[in-house]
Amino acid sequence: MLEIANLSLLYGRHRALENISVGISEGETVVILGANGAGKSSLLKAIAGLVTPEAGSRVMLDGKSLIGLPAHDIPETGIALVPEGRGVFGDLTVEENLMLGANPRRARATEADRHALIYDLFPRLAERKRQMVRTMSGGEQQMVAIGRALMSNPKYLMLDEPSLGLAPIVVTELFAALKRVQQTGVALLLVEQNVSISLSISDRGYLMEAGRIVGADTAEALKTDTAVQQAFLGGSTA
Ligand SMILES: Nc1ncnc2c1ncn2[C@@H]1O[C@H](COP(=O)(O)OP(=O)(O)OP(=O)(O)O)[C@@H](O)[C@H]1O
Repeated sequence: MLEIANLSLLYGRHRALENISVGISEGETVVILGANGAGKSSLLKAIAGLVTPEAGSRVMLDGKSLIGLPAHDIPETGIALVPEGRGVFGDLTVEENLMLGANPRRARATEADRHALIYDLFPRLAERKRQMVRTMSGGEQQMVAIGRALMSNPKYLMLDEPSLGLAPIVVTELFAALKRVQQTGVALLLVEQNVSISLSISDRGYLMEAGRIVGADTAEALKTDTAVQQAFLGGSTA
């Protein structure tokens, strides 16, 4: 279980996160919904060790604290992040990008298996192993980013707005691929502005506003929640 408790974060004098408590069990899919600037990316960055939370904050994985671990040690614990904007290397091929995600201490023995699994999850990548990533579509690049994160054999995969900038049909395809990732037993912690599709693959969700958690419920309940409707879906029941 990944447990975040009383997590607070300051950027200078700006309080980006205040007393956040969020939990995610093995194999579960949880979405964090919130408007621009609510603090969603900051939450994922704090879990990934990319920013340092305030004293008293807790990030625990199976009872062990992750606070203070450098970002490069986090993948070894079983947590991987697909950052906003993907962070892929355009001048490298699909295969080379995947290799950069391999974590020697976590997955060396199974590197070939990981490649096989990822190409199985994303057949589009299998057809393009030697293609330069910058020549690929946005959706394909997102798949490379997810594949690279999966190379470290994570138990928890965090994704920061994977649908950003993608055409609706590509978003549908990407979420179908995420469903296949779920079926391999990986827990997903998803940050999204695309409310309908992210709730459709989630078990539960949290609502964030101005650095705080302002609501939490099952995905089923959130689909018809009036606050969610008003904040994200323009009041309609899309
Ligand atoms: N490095 C930084 N230095 C100072 N302020 C920052 C920094 N990163 C983020 N912030 C501020 O912290 C707040 C939360 O930002 P964050 O990116 O976590 O929000 P978000 O919900 O992910 O928004 P978005 O969807 O726009 O990425 C915002 O007010 C943002 O301007």
